[in-house]
Amino acid sequence: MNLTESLLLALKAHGARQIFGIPGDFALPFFKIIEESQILPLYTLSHEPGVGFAADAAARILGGLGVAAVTYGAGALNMVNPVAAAYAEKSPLVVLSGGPGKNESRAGLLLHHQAKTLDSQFQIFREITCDQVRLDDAERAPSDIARVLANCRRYSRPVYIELPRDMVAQACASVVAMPAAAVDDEALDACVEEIRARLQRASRPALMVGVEVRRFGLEARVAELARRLELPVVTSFMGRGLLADADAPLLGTYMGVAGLPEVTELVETSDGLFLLGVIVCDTNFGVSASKIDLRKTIQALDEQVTIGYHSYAQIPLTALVDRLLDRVPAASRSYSLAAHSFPCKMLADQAPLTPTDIAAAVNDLMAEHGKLPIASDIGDCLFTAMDIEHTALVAPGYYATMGFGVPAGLGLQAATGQRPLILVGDGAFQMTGWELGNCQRYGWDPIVLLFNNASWEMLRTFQPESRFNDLGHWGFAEMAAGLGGDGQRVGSRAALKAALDKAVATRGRFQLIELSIPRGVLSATLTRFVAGVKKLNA
Ligand SMILES: Cc1ncc(Cc2csc(CCOP(=O)(O)OP(=O)(O)O)c2C)c(N)n1
Ligand SMILES: [Mg+2]
Repeated sequence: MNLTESLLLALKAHGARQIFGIPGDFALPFFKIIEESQILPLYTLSHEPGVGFAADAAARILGGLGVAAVTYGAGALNMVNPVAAAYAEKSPLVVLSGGPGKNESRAGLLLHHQAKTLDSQFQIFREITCDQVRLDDAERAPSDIARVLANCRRYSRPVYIELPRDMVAQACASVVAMPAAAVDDEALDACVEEIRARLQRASRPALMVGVEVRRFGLEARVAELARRLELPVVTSFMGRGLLADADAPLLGTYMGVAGLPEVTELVETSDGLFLLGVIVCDTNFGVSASKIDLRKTIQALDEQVTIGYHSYAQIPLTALVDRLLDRVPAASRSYSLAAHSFPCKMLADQAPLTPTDIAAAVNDLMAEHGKLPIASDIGDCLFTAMDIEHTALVAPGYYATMGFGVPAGLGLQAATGQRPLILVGDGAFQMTGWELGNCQRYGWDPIVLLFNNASWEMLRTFQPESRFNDLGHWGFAEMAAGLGGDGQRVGSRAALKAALDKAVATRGRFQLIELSIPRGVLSATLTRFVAGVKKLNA
């Protein structure tokens, strides 16, 4: 077996199910082995940001590893933003980069794709990954790979693996996975008992779930725990979509002044707020009407549990949830909450479109045809998603990079085989929407809702006087055919209903529905968000 095959088998054993990539001369040898070994399917896309976002989404939706393979320099450095997004949002993404061979630098010439030194790329990725390795020693490679992949899964953060092109075909032993890190049983018990005591003492306990619950595959167990503890559950903004298919007492998504009043009230008045796998960031908490005193909460994140003024270290979320389930008796009665009623039964008339109409039309579609997993870009399309029924959702809700939506939808369909719904604004579509041109080769057929307000509207809401937010009108619907799909521009609710019915009925080709939204017409959530932020900053 050669080093690349050993690496591919190890990636598969650690949860990778496919590779997204774009080759280059530093990567051709290992792309050849990827393609010929068929250990993992390879999907090539058109631009490295799309490769990174697709691989990230595949990791998020399956809870496995995402793999992005690129060439050295121009390729890898083109992907820094998606890897940074994966780091910030705790997505287990493996970056595989080709690299120069041992003797290439000895010729005394600067190499093409070299930025500063030959090691610069490695140093750049050190900043946005939790572990890194250059596989320049076939003896050491199996243990290096085992360590890096174990850390990728353990910390749910990206890792960087550089393959010098003169190493990829070297003979190499297979990788033996590292054992899971030990957990101090007594500390775990003490932590669990303290959490239970805190929740029992609280008069208004509540559970907020965040991205780590998905990253470690804990949704069903967390739903069971919430039922046993009779805890109302909310998701963080980033955690939207969590527990959508679990039988959980789910109240909604916390968004402070921008969210549902009953959710905001529960979270901000709770005297026993349990944050499980929640990233404590501004998009999750920055819009709190009343500052949540995080010192009075229970926070479990990044293998640390903080209760009041003290912390327990090395308590992995999985161990914590499992021990809580061991200690909390099964529920003697069923516990559920009245489900929130989302907009639905859209009136299919000639009224112009609003984001709330779009959410209602999607809810009607899912009620009739079943839930669709959603990949969303940022912008008002993501705020609109807050009015769509709970369903699996991947979106950069914290790092907030544009360009995620379309590639993420492709990654989602490649990973699950399910047809996704993609929500994307016109500005973000201009960045990576062209990746739809790859659907035909792979049989992907997402339904793409393109929110066209001819504007960087999110920016305009905060700086309306700037004309640079005007994007003009691009004929997105007309472009779809050239990319191998079907496109339609709609401006009324009746046209939207007809377009969605046609899209659902058409398989095998992506369906792009360009939604003409009048200038300044915002989703209910974004309207509340803007008003709330302005009030908080007043
Ligand atoms: C990669 C990157 N570059 C710039 C920006 C900054 C930004 C945040 S929101 C926004 C406008 C988004 O326009 P779009 O039409 O997609 O959506 P909408 O606001 O609903 O009209 C920009 C430019 C970010 N976040 N990421
Ligand atoms: Mg826009």
